[in-house]
Amino acid sequence: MASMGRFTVGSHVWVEDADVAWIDGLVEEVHGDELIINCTSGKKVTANVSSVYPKDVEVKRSGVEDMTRLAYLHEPGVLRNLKSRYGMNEIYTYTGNILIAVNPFQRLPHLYNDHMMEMYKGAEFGELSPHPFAMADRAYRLMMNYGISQAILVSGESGAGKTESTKMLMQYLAFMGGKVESGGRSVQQQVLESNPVLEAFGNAKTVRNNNSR
Ligand SMILES: Nc1ncnc2c1ncn2[C@@H]1O[C@H](COP(=O)(O)OP(=O)(O)OP(=O)(O)O)[C@@H](O)[C@H]1O
Repeated sequence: MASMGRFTVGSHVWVEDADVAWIDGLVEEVHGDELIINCTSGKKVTANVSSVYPKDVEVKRSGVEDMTRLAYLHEPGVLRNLKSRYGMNEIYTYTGNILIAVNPFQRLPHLYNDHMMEMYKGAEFGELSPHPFAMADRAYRLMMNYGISQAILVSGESGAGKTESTKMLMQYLAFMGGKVESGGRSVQQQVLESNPVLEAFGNAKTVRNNNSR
């Protein structure tokens, strides 16, 4: 929560906006807990300090791969970072050991091919770009090295990309563990083929996804 006295004339800030969620600007006047902000969009707004957050002006235009490195881990800071990365087709971003995926709404096959799986295999977590394969690799290694069951929680609203992300995780796990042939088909093939069957058990159409479950 923003507090009084945190902003002075000339502070770089984010202010809540009904149309675009957050806009940035400079504090022009301070009147108690009311601020007059000159926004970069040209708009001038009066806002209460409770809806204003400090803006980090040092952050790179391309954003950061791990948001724990942001000076401010508040909503406008996080959204700005995800938006900058999304603009460069970087749909994955870490916050520590959590992976955030932003739905690209387009096929990005180069991200999920065998070459990519080979690259993530055994790579140090955080060494390569954020990716579901890195999450799966970590879980797989922890399971193998310490013999402890692992769980990966995939959450998000309808249409966010949970099913797609789960498929990537399964694809990688099958790649790592599915070398043994059984009945002519590899374990990898069988695991991946089970997905449509699982989908068929609870498929419904939602406002945001016509293939929801
Ligand atoms: N990584 C991705 N690459 C390409 N397309 C994607 C990706 N993630 C999501 N999509 C697209 O978004 C659509 C919805 O994603 P998905 O079915 O995974 O959502 P969900 O979170 O499982 O939704 P629900 O909770 O409604 O089942 C997909 O059918 C696909 O077109």
